[in-house]
Amino acid sequence: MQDKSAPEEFDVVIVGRGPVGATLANLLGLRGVRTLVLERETQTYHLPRAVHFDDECMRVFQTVGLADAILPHVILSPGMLFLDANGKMLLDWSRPQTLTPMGWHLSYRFHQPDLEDVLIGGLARWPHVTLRSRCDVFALDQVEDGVRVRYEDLSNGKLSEVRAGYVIGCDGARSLVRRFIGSSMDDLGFHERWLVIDVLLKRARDDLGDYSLQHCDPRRPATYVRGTGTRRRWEITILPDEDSQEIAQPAKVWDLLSRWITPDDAELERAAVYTFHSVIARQWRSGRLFLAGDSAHQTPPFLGQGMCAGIRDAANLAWKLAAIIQGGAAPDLLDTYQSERQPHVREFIELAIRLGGVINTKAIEAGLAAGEARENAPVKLDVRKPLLGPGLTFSDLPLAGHLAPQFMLRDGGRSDDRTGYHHVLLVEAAAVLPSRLAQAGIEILAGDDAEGVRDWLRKHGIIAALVRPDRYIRGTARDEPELERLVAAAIPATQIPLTQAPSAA
Ligand SMILES: O=C(O)CCc1cccc(O)c1
Repeated sequence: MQDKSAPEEFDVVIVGRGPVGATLANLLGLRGVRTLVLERETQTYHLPRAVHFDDECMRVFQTVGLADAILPHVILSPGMLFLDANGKMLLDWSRPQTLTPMGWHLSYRFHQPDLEDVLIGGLARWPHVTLRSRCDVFALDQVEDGVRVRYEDLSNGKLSEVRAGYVIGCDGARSLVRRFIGSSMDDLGFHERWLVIDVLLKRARDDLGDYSLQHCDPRRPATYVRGTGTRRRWEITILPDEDSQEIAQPAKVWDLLSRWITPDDAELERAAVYTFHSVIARQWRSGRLFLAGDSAHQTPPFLGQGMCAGIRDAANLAWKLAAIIQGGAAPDLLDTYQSERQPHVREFIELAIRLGGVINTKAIEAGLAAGEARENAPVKLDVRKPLLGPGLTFSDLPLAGHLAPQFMLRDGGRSDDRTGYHHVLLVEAAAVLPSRLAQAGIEILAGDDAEGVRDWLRKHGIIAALVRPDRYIRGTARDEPELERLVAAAIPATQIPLTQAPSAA
């Protein structure tokens, strides 16, 4: 029986409480947006899935006030080495162990349930965010001024209905929201079965090393990733004539692992067959319905960027939703979500596919435009972050669509903590700015606040930069007229009441 009382109202309903849904809910909570998260499962899925995230993700976690709570659960990744069948290094993808311009390290390894626990725990800080577990969404009807969301509480079979301004499908590869949007998938061509094996060490095996390894043996390509604590992962290609059920049986799994590890050293936590796909939804939005994370795109894992892409989706979408819901921005602002994010994620997926080609064939030159292989010297791989696609950035101005650096303040703090989840104007001296900027609530970060701001502006030959809440540069100014353009663009997008992120409980 359905409850007939007037439906509860939310600005945003998020379907799915994985890392992407939970990050989006934290960002919306930070904005004070009335948000309901509906999740089918009772608890965090306890087994490992994603194992890697980058500096940009950590910056988003910092924005929602959870970086300090996440840090104890991660280790730094020194990088990944690609070896041929004889152990000779073909490709060296080492990561610097210093902080990047994001203010964090380039590469972190983690255990997904640990991260999810922190992100979900963080939701309790936001009075406007509600989480309902064991709630299975089955219908989404777009009505005149919102979406009618119907779901079943799986704990008691009760059917409920709420009204949402917007619905975001963070509901994974088999997304229900995507079905309601009616989007087909753009197929980028990579679909391979791999056996993913997680083990827990019983004794130290320092010889396995801290680098991730890609064993580029065309007979049976395989990946090794050192996880946190005693966790270690292997991902092993399944050959076309092999049966998915049989290959995941413990005896067969140990047989495949035998060149690296045996049951004397470790216990199996899980062995599961995954088909790694490379697809992008053609349509990320229909009216008030949106996709984020795996519902919108899936990548082979070789760059460790699958979850990162979803966190970027959340960071791009949250402030735009808030600007419309609370700031009166025009709803077509949300069209820039797909136009900005889709080319970005496509570039990462295409690079992951090319890396997959290296792992499968050892053919570095064919797979990558990453430099020339020299006799007896590995190619160095340097992965550059793609630019934001077209949308809100001023593409005729320098640095538009790049990530802005985070600065160390003179008082020792980090600039994102000072400026919060706002638009920020970086300038040499705040005194020269029009007063209407302050009235519009745009944060100013000047050379007096952080020495790095002045140096960075001078290095790029600019006098100002407008940075969005998701830390991407909207545009920069080389002179006063360009600064006027930035100011005019910034003001309408920032008239949003803000709440600050409290530290994690
Ligand atoms: O960069 C790393 O250290 C790991 C990235 C990664 C994670 C999982 C599978 C894979 O092929 C690469």
